[in-house]
Amino acid sequence: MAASTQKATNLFQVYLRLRPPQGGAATGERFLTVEEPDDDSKTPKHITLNPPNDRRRAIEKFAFTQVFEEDATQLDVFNCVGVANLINGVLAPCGGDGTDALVATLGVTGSGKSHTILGSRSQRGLTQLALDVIFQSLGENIVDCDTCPTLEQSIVASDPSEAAIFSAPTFLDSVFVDLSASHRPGSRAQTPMNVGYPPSSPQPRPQQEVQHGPSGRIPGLGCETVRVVMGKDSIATLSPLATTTTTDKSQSISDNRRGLGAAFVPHNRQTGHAFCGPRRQQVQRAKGARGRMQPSGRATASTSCVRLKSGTNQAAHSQGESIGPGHTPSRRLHRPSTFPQQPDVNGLSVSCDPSAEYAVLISMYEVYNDRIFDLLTPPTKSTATKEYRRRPLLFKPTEASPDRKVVAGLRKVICGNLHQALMVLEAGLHERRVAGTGSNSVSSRSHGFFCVEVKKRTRGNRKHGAEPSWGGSALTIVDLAGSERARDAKTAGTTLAEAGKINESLMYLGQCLQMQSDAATKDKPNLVPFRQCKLTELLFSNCYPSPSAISSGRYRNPQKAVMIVTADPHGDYNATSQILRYSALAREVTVPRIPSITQTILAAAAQQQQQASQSLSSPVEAPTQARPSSPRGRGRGSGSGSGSVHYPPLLSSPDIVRGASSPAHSPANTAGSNDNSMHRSTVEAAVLEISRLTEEIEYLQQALEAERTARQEAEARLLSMEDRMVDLEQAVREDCTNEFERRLEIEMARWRAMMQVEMERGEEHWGRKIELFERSFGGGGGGGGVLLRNDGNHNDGDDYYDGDAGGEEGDEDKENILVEDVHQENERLRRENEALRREIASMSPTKRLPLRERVSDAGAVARGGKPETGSPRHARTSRAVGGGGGSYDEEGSLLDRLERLRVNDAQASARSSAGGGKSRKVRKLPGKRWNAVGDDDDLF
Ligand SMILES: Nc1ncnc2c1ncn2[C@@H]1O[C@H](COP(=O)(O)OP(=O)(O)OP(=O)(O)O)[C@@H](O)[C@H]1O
Repeated sequence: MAASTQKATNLFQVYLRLRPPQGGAATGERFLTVEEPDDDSKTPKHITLNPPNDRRRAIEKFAFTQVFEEDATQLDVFNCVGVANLINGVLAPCGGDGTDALVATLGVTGSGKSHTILGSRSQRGLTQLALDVIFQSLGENIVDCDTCPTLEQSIVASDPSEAAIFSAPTFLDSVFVDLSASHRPGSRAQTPMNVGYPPSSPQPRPQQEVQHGPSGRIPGLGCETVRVVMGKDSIATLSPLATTTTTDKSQSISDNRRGLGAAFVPHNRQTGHAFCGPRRQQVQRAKGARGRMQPSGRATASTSCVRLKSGTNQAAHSQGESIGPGHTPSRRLHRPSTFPQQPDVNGLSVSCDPSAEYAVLISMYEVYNDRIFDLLTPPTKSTATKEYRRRPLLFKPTEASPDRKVVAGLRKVICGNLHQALMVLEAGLHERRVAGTGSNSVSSRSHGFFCVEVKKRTRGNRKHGAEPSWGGSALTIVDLAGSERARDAKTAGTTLAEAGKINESLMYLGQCLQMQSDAATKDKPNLVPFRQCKLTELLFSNCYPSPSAISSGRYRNPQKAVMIVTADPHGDYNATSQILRYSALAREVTVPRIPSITQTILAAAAQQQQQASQSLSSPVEAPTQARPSSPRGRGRGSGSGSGSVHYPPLLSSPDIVRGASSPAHSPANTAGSNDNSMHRSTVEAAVLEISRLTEEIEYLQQALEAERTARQEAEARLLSMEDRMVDLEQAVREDCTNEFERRLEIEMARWRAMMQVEMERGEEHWGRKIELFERSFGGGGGGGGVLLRNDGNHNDGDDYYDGDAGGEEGDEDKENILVEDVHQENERLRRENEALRREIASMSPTKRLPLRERVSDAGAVARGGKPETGSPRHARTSRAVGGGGGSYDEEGSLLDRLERLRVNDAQASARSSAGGGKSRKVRKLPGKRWNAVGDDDDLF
């Protein structure tokens, strides 16, 4: 089991770091021992895992590249892991684009991953140390936006990841509120508390002490205010004094916040750690929104945002990218003014390419519920749900990077010095998801990626004035979320669903790591199934050259990767052993063989019989028994690992039997003592059977427990799927609503246009009608005037035109005039009729023709036709024609006119009755005049 021989073949070098007990006093039993180094290197590489209180479990031995014991410092880890070597590969001092590097931590929740990567109040983590070394090493070769105005533009042009690129001052000004802005010149934030800058990096301008204004800052206390999110939306600003009544619980929550600044530092009672950088928190256990601040010994100006979320908001927040209405409406954070300075890496620098100039770009993202979210891009407010949401990003090959997958659409910040880089890290950490669980009060709920891209181009190689393009490599530092058991972490709801996703992705990661160690030991092809989830894709994709890169000849060095496994030797044995099993470079299992109790009893009985028979035949002591075998033990042992398996000597059970039975057999024993011996052995067998059954029960209980955990994990996965479905449904609904609104808008516009056209048509139609009407009545009136009748008020007695009169009134007057005309005509005709009647009456009634016939005959004669001959009608007509033809003709025309008038009159009365609904002023014909003609009068 040599870890060193596998170094060359592994995709990841795997280190183990043991966490010291919290508060110096261990709570549980220690189950992990570090083996003494067996070679000259003097660095331990092996550990042994002893199952606590369980003799049935295998003793396992694991090999790592190196083991860091509890007393190892951050600097020890930094140096021994070889981060400087990785940086060397990234900077590529000998030319070329360099080699990508990746450092990740893996472990059970609360085992110290974030501590290793991000550090604590007093100690910097690997990220800060790596940044420090990078900026020191680049020295004068670094260019930033101040020294090179075209830098941003040239980087945008050569960046293959469709990124949004910002200069650090622009980005930081958009994220941080600088309370002392009035005191500083220009836009660049410089704070006095940043000490210990490397000589090469620009020193911040000293800044005056911030005045304590109404914002709640108290002189001497060293902190501003704490923004506390209570319930859903409320953001309360607490003064430091108001917070001193906080309970221990909320204290421990705020204490355990980790970060980079150290000015305002709620400090951890147990570890002395403090978290100065604001980090988004979901602390489901926190009922009240309280926080306590303690004055820091060294700091004067810094702030922090403590967000204590209620369960409701947490649930909303944790739906993938949805951030709840009260969440991060504004990203204006307070600038931390100081960062931890220890351990000091001054003087530790690696060489860089002197013929090249470098630019450093920082980006940060997290993998949450198997989706990638940018940590430097603020969430945007959804128009439909009014919630702040973040857009998931894709990990894909882009047009400019067909040979290599990149996270597309990230926000990247060009940093010119260490301070800017730390501030960007601070801003990104604020967005990272954390929550309080039963295992860790500040547990990471996502896998955090911190990416330092070192862009590189040759100096002075400007062909025809064109700038040379940027190449380079990246150092990615990953803080993985920890695996956790729902029972220990006491998670529920969304946090449980998150845990399900975390465990699932870690399971895939475990499979990948297992494959690499299998491949190293068994000469199998190194096929790592890394496409199963986003996490493994991000971690492993760059370990291999892509097929398109090989075919195009654009070969990049595969990345160098380091995995630091963290473990608490006093923590959860099951969870720790599981992680060690798949992450270790090699493993050796020693299976303790427990004989089956039944076999033991049978063997004991057989032995007793043998001894009894031997005692009868020979006084010689019985030989030692054969080693029993256990199918269950064998099955468990052989199935548990890939390392060599050792079978230790038998454990105590047979010895008990042997010890109990051995002194009983001597030739001198009597038959009674034989009986006693048999009786005793039966009792012993019974005792052993009981113990076997007890063990069986224990075993079943454990199996049940395992099943229960598996069920909880499955439920958690289900919940997370449900969350995802809700998300998807929400998105689909949103899309549908938008589409519906869009279409509705179009339909409304069309309808309005049609309506307009119809109205115009209607107006035109009526206009034409009115015109016709006016023309028909207005005659010589001109100008649309209405002919009005002299109503007696006009002395001249003439008709007159009123050019302004119009509308209904005018129409009614016209009608009245018509009716009056008709009436007068009627009168006149009546008179003539009377005269005719009298004339007819003077004639013989027998010769009288009906009036109509006479008229028609007369009409026919007038038209040159012949009236019917032989008929009395004809005779009368002839007589009339012969007698007084002129008057007959006249009478016919009069009757014709009378007929027409009758029809017109009927039409007029029909019109007037049709318009009866409208209150028209219609002058009625005087009834008397019509009544004057009797009904029975034979007019026609
Ligand atoms: N080497 C160490 N020295 C001192 N304290 C440590 C060390 N490792 C971890 N701790 C402390 O243990 C606690 C938990 O550590 P940390 O938050 O880093 O765990 P984690 O593995 O990141 O958990 P999670 O996966 O839930 O995020 C913290 O208070 C941290 O300060």
